[in-house]
Parts: sequence; structure tokens; C-alpha cells
Amino acid sequence: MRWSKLVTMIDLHAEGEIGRVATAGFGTVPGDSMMEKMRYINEMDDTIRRFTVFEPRGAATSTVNLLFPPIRPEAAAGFIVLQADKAHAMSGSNAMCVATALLETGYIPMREPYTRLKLDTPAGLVSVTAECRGGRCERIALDMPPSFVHDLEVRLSVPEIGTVIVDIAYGGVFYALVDAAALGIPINRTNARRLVELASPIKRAVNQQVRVRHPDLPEINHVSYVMFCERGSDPSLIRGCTVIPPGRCDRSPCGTGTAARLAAMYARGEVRLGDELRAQSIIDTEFQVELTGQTCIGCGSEGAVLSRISGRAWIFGMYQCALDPTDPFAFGFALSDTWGPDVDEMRASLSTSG
Ligand SMILES: O=C(O)[C@H]1NCC[C@@H]1O
Repeated sequence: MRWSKLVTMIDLHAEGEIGRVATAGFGTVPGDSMMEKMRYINEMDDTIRRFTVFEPRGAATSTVNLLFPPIRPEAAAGFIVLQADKAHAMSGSNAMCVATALLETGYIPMREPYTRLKLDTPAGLVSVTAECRGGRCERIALDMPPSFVHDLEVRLSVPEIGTVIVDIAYGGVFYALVDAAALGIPINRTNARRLVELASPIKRAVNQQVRVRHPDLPEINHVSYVMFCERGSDPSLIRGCTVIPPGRCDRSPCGTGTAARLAAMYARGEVRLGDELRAQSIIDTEFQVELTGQTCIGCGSEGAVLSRISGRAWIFGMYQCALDPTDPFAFGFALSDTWGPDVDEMRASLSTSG
């Protein structure tokens, strides 16, 4: 064989949201921290991201997590989430996939009934508690990064829609949280495409009209996702749908989005410390959510909340993708027919041309 690249991956999903874990073959990514590695991918060379996520080797629902040996001594491993638009600082469903892959393949020794480990991410260390039985990870609980509200009830002027009121909060990445009922759109499978079409101008507007910045992680300085939020008659059930650029719905209840949402709910007095909730996705899968504490960030100036979010992940395959030196699509491609309305905007932001 004359391949110039061969990347080995484990196929997983967490409550329906795909999260491939690349374990070998993607070479080295310069950086003395996960944040530096993420910056390198986003600003210097995103070829491995495009090679693995975009077509023909990837697809519109692709997410690939690059697995790294630990840099911080207390971490078992590090990972960086590669999505269609960029590398991101943290992801709940993907952290569940990474932890499950590490334990069920034996990369990290499994202890029953609980295995505890730390994962290193650009957003910081994430403590993981895996419920294990018979060699299987039955549930992965994440102690999410401290979550906080950046702005409540920001009035956005959104072309094609009008005024949209959003909360802006952080749960590992920044979110614009939108009340789905205010836009008259229930979160259900039928509305998946419409939710994507609504999120596109809202995300553009929020990043044009609002400047965000994490007080301790200044490189996290834009809103990554729009999350539509819904509450039903059951106060313990919160339903949500995160739209992932360039245009698809998160199939999971979204861990970072739910953590951000909890901060906004806490700020409004809608939840209290110790409350346990169920976060439900557009395909009705669920994460268990607990508001576990308060903390400060930004030199103590910002109030933040701590949450533990758990879900299940499953390995469903192994995948190797290779590059023939004559393959014209080493950098992959994406089309708006399946990837969503913001493909051209996404292409304009790529750090590697081709
Ligand atoms: O659970 C989460 O946080 C992720 N799911 C896909 C988009 C987010 O990164």
C-alpha cells in the first residue's frame, strides 16, 4: 500500500451524538497545553481536522476527537474536539465518548463499580466518574467546567427574524440560549431543519453584536453555538437542541449547552444547588443533570456554578481512513445540501486553503 496517512479511530456515540476518537495516525500537534494545540489547529494547520471530518472520509454529522497523552500530570489523557467549523475547547457528549473509549479498550484500566479519571481539555481538567460493570461503561458522569452567565436577555437584531432575546452563558464553550417557545418552534424531529435555519442568522448576529470573553481563558472569546431551550409541565425536565455549525442539530442533550443553561437558570432562581434534572434532546435521549455547587472564576469576580452531567456512550465500530497521495481531496470538502446553510461561511474561516 502507498498511503501517506492512515488514521485509526474508534466509532462511538453518546445518546445518539457521534463522537469518533482518533487514537493513532494523525501525527503530532505542536503545543505545550491542550489550549495551545487547539490554537495550532484553528490558526496554523487544520489539515488533520479537514482530512478526518470532511467528505469523503467524514460526513455532516462527523465529530472527531484527537486523543493525546496527558500533559497535565493528573490527567489520564487529553482530547481536542474537531467539528466541521473548528476545533472546540470542550464537549460533553464527546467527553463521554472519549472516556468510554479509553476504558472499554483498556487504554485506561477499568475498575468496578466506579473508575475515576481526569481528562485534559482546552477548557481545563474534567473529572470523570464511570460506572463500570462487566467490562462496560454503563454511565459516564462529568464534572463540568465552571459555568457562568455572560449576559442575560440580550436583544439581538436578527435579519430575516427580527428581535431575538438570548441569554449568553458558558458551559465549556459559549452559547446563545434561545427560548424556542418565543420563536414559536417546538423542539421535535419534524423541526430539525427549521431550527438549523433559525440558528444560522442568530449565531451570526450574536457574534456581530456581542463581545464575549472568558475571564480566565481569554482565547475562548466567541459564541460557538445556538441552543434552543424548552421547558415542559415537568419542572425536572429541560429539553434543548444545540445547532452545530455549519448547520445540524446535536443528537445529544448537549452537555456544555446544558451546563451553560443551568448557569442562566440558577441566575434566575429557577434551580437551586442540589437540584437534579433530566436534559432531553431532540431525539428524546437524556442526560442526568445535577447542580452541585458554586464557585468563582476571573479572580473571584465572577459567580459560577458547578454541575455534574451524565450519559451513556456506546462503541459501534472501528474506522481507519487513509490518504492516497494522488487523492484530490486530501483536505476534504463539504456541500450545503447536507452540511447546512453556513458551509460557505465556514469555508471562509478555514486556516488551511485547499
Ligand atoms: O454535549 C456537548 O457538549 C456537545 N454535543 C455536540 C456539541 C457539543 O460540543
